[in-house]
Amino acid sequence: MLDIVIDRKSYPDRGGVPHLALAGLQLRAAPGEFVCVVGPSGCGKSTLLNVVGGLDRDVDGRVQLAGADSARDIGFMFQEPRLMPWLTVLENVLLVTGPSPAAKLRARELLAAMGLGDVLDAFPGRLSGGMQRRVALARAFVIEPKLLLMDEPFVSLDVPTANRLRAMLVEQWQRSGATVLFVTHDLREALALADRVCFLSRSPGRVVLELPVALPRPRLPDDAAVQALQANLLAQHPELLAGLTTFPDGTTDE
Ligand SMILES: Nc1ncnc2c1ncn2[C@@H]1O[C@H](COP(=O)(O)OP(=O)(O)OP(=O)(O)O)[C@@H](O)[C@H]1O
Repeated sequence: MLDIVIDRKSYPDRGGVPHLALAGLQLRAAPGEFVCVVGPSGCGKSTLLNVVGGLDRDVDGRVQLAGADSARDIGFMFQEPRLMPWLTVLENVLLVTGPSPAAKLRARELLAAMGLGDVLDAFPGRLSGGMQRRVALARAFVIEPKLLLMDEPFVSLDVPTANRLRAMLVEQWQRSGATVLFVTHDLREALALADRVCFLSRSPGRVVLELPVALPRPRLPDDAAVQALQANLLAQHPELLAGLTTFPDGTTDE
């Protein structure tokens, strides 16, 4: 069980007044649950992931991940793939495990499952943006994380590439049994991926609505069932529209 309680998370401000980014936020996730966190720009989504991942400890609150021994049980994937340009694809993945034979075997299997078996020795600069994200996805799963934190990892990809990556993510997540906390401002992406969607309020962020998503998988953001769920949700909670990407052409109301 992942149990997050953030009473207050503020940043120092140049004018001397602290900026309150998160306040009164409570969020729980069951083992193996896929939770998407949705909210408008600036509501504190990245801040939340940084706190949960232990990258930011300057916070009033607590994060408990039952059964986790250390930060090594937590995998990350960010908006940028963050690959080391001087390391090969395989070396980038092994960076987080060390070069043991077992790790090498697992890295090769993961990269092959992601269609990268032919480019193990290539450098990231030779790969497309979508391929680089696949390397980052393999690197996130290679440690066999108990918790995977994902910060808009498929943003600014074309639709087929993003959908392929989402399918790979779901496949690896189902195999791994990891709990996933996935941040996005794209509501249809959240509805396509999640077991449960948590909506954050505008700054300071806290969870204002939780929605279980019972649609069968595989799902795509353009599926009629996903679009119908989105339309239904927005009809009931029009305030959620503000600041989210909700339209098929990717526009927002901002
Ligand atoms: N290091 C920092 N110092 C000061 N303020 C910060 C810092 N990082 C974030 N903030 C502020 O805290 C608030 C939350 O930021 P955060 O990046 O967590 O939001 P977000 O929901 O992830 O936004 P986006 O969707 O645009 O990525 C914003 O108002 C931001 O300006």
